[in-house]
Amino acid sequence: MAWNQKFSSLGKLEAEKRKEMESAEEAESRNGGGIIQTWLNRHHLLYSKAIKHPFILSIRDGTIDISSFKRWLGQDYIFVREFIPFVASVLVKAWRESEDGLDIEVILGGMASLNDEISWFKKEGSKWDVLLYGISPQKANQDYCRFLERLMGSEVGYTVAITAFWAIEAVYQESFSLCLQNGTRTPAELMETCQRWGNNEFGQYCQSLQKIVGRRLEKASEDILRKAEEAFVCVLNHEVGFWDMSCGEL
Ligand SMILES: Cc1ncc(CN)c(N)n1
Repeated sequence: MAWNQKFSSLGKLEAEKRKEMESAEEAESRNGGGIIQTWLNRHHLLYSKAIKHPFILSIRDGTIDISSFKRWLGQDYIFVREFIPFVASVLVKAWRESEDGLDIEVILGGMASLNDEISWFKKEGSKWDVLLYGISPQKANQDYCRFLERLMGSEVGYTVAITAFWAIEAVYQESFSLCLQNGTRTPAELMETCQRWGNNEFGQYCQSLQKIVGRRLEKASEDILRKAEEAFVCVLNHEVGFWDMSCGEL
């Protein structure tokens, strides 16, 4: 092999290696410097229980019991109404504690889409004959809403609150996007529901939230890291409880 050929193939190898390293670094920073990845590894069983719950899998394979879907719809409307003040409290915490103005923009975008979400629930409620007013929150929903209320307290800092916020959104995004994959048998009349949280734009928004969380975790003390991880695990447990409740398991 000619000297200059050898040199150029070595250069190529070097460039490929650098490219690989860069994309690994990129992936890591997308995951928040590895802390989130560590949590995902540590709690992967619970995480996949929340993402691949039988409720979601039954939408995906077309065997969903419509009474479970209707129960979910009514209960989730109640949840989202409680979720709005929680997101507002995260926004206030970002305003007080974050130096990064982009955080506010991302959270504000999320609030704006919640306005849309409420209108969607009303439309969907009338499509499925689900009366959204006058239904009582079931136990799992009450517990979840109480958890949100605790997170709204002034003693809970921004890092812990935004971690919970990201996890709540990410579980829905990952779950519903499973129902949109090729080869699934999601019923046509449930496609809009799955699109709402499973679409790419919502995915990008969850990525933005994850980046914020990653940045905050990298700078957090041991105590905050522990509390944020606790909040992450609590969200996963509440999400599993919420799906169970939707399936009629009280
Ligand atoms: C229970 C629950 N978790 C998450 C989401 C998504 N905002 C929701 N609507 N409901």
